[in-house]
Formats: sequence, C-alpha cells, structure tokens
Amino acid sequence: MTNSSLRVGFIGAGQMALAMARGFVDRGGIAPQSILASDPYPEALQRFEQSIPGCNTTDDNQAVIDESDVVILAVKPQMMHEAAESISDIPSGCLLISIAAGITLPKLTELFPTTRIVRVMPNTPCLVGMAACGYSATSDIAPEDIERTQQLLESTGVALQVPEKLLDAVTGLSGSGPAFIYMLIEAMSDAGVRQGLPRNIATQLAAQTVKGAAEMVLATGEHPGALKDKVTSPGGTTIAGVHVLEKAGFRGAMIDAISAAAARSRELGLD
Ligand SMILES: NC(=O)C1=CN([C@@H]2O[C@H](COP(=O)(O)OP(=O)(O)OC[C@H]3O[C@@H](n4cnc5c(N)ncnc54)[C@H](OP(=O)(O)O)[C@@H]3O)[C@@H](O)[C@H]2O)C=CC1
Ligand SMILES: O=C(O)[C@@H]1CCC=N1
Repeated sequence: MTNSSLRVGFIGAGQMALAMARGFVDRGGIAPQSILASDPYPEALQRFEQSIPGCNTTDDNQAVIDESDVVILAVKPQMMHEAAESISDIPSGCLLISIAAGITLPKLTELFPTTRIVRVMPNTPCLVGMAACGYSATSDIAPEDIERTQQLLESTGVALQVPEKLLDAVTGLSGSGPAFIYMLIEAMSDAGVRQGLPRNIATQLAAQTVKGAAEMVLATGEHPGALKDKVTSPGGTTIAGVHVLEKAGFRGAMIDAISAAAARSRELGLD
C-alpha cells in the first residue's frame, strides 16, 4: 500500500497529533481526506480540522480503529486506560502506534487486543519535517509493520529503532528536549536584548545559531567538544562565556533535566 492510499487515524487530537498529522500530509504523501481524528473535546476537533483542512473528525474512538490502516494513540498516558476501554475490537488490518510517554509495550498489549502495536516517542518538530523519533516493537511484530512505521516517521524527520528499555531515555532527551532548547533560545534572545539588540533580531540570531550548530554536528560528524574548541579563540570572547556556563553548572543542569524527564516517563509507566 502506498502512502497516498493509507488511512491514518488519531485517537486524541491534541498538540502532538496535530504536529504528526501536519507532517504526514506535508511530507508523507498522506491525503488530508485519509486522516480521521477522534477526541471527546469538540474544541480540539475544531482546531484539528482548521489545521488539516479536508480531514475527518469524530468523537467515536472505535470508528477511528474501524476506518484506519494505522492508528496513532495520542492521548495523555493517564488517559490510555480510558481510551482502551472505548475500543471493543481491533480489526486485523489495523496497526496501532502509541506515542504516550512511559506506557510500555507489555502494558499496551494488555490494554489493546492486538499484537500489531509499536511504541514511538516522536517530538513536535515533526510539524516542520525535523522530528527526532525513537521507536520499539514487540519481537513478534511483522517486518512490514516496522517498515510502515519507519516510513511514516521518516516522512517527518529522523526515526531510530531502539530497544524498548531505552525509550524512556529517548523521551527525556528528544521527546521533551525541544522544550529545553526553546528555553535556551529564549534565554539567548533575552541576553541579546539585554545587550541592546531588538527582540526580533535577537530571536532570529539565537534560533539560527542553534540550528546552525546542530547542523554542524550532524553534517560534519565531529564531536561537539571539538566543534566548540574551534569557536573558542585563545584569550577570546567565547572562553569567557564558557567559563561562566561551567561555573553555573550548565552541563550538570542539562543532564539533570533530561534525567528527570526520563525518570518521569518511567513513573508514568507505573500508573
Ligand atoms: N507534546 C509533545 O511534545 C509530545 C507528546 N507525546 C505524547 O503524546 C500524547 C499526547 O500529548 P499532547 O498532544 O501533548 O497532549 P494533549 O492534551 O494536547 O492531547 C491529548 C488529547 O487527547 C484527548 N483525549 C483525552 N481522553 C481521550 C479519550 N479517551 N479518547 C480520545 N481522546 C482523548 C484530550 O482531550 P482533553 O483535553 O479533553 O482531555 C486531548 O485533546 C501523550 O501521551 C504524550 O506523552 C509524545 C511526544 C512529544
Ligand atoms: O511532557 C510530556 O509528558 C510529553 C512527552 C514528551 C514530550 N512531551
């Protein structure tokens, strides 16, 4: 089946469902008419319809399962039990993809009567084709289901298969990571404004600097530390700033933040 004929459903039409649906339509060759999203919250469905003109919406989760080839489970982890209870039957042709933080594959297969299920951790930059996704599936899943998952996720950015025990780490790093980077960009922009730059110029310079530095890491394959050294002229400006960041515990704070997010993911899985 080509992507143009693939029917993709979303159970939960919130932020992440929207970002993925937009990515699938813009870059994955999925027709808006082939997208069906359910949510109990009418405003969420309205927002979804406005963002994906031509898509279909419903308040009936079972209808999404019955009328889709792939269904993304995009409810909060705390709502997964309730979502599962609203589904009585899963046709054999339907592949389920859970994006909920923390909910493990054994838990998912207990909640949903199917073995065709993949656990994915995407991130919101899939909206602009720059996602970093990790995913994992049970060992008895068909290779075609892995291929389908890989293909769909790749249309929104990078998709890496990892052992399930690493998915909470992926959640802390790349699932939650965009929020940490937005905070960094905001802080850099504030610093620019503090130094007299107009806000729009400061934010543009900060965001482009983050994007450029990220691209340097990916394109050159060099260690980030080596790239940092190339910016850091002896006795120059950068080392003065690096010293301040080291004294403030910048690296430790980032490691602690990602570790806390990963720990929270593990905790959500225990509910
Ligand atoms: N936001 C992100 O960056 C990322 C989120 N995720 C995961 O994606 C999932 C969704 O997160 P996010 O989009 O941020 O959350 P949102 O709250 O924006 O979206 C979830 C939506 O699901 C709806 N919902 C609640 N119960 C049900 C139900 N029984 N059936 C159908 N829909 C229901 C909610 O309605 P209501 O508001 O009325 O409860 C809400 O509109 C989470 O599991 C999260 O862990 C994964 C990676 C990144
Ligand atoms: O904050 C959260 O719980 C979700 C999961 C990863 C990103 N957002």
